[in-house]
Amino acid sequence: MELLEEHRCFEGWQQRWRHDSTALNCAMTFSIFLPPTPGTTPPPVLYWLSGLTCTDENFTTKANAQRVASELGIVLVMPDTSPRGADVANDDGYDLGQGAGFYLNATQQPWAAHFRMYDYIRDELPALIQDKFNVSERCAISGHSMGGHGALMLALKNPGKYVSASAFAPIVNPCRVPWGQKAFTAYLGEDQSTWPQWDSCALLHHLDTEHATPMLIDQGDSDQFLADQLQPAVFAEIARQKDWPLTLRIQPGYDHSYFFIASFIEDHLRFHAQHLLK
Ligand SMILES: CC(=O)Oc1ccc2c(C)cc(=O)oc2c1
Repeated sequence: MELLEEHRCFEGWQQRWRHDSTALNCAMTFSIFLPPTPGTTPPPVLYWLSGLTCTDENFTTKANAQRVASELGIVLVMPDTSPRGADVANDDGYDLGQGAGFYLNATQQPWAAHFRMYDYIRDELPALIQDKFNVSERCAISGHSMGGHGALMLALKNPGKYVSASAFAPIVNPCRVPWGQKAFTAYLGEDQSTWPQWDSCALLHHLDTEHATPMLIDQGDSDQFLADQLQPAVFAEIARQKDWPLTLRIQPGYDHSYFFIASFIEDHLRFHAQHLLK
């Protein structure tokens, strides 16, 4: 593992690392914020999954999450959004290939050799973080847009792994919207019977509410992608029918940008802290 950057930040450390990923079969970078640790208790971790076109650096530099993470004593881990490199398959579109991994395991060529973001985020990266940093096993997950899909989907597929999950403007029903249909056709193939296992609405529909993961979603009502790609109300209606612990907040005037994320990230960190610091 190679340290690429390190900065003092709100009495903690902001670092950027490169490592060789077995799951993705390529070198990967991730960013991590390490809060000050005054006591002996290792801090819990919040995984942040970014959206289309992003790297580990967008959230790090634009969301302004470190001040509150420092106050609360939460480690932030920001992975990249896909495998990368000259040997890794790509596409000319911003919504497929490098920068658009959709947090699933691809089964189709030419993607299957590297595009296993689900295994990377669920297993490989947490094992690495546990091994190399002083952190507790308690973790939560959050993300934006494609990363919101990743955060909700990972939490729903792994009950008990994440103590809480949250999302900004998530793609909740990728099987039914253009971004998801394009990506799932490429990564998973034309046979749509394999798609619902990666779709938060489909997953939630079949889950038992008894051991439900608490969830928070924020959605701007001036988001240009709301009607065609996001539709969080579809997810909220399934949650309502099942009495699933979801809060969906519609934020007037906010769009899809990091200005929206920066405006509400403090609420998300405090929401996760309620569950992480129990
Ligand atoms: C830095 C930034 O603005 O990130 C950003 C912009 C647009 C999008 C879109 C359209 C989709 C998505 O999944 O993420 C995303 C992230």
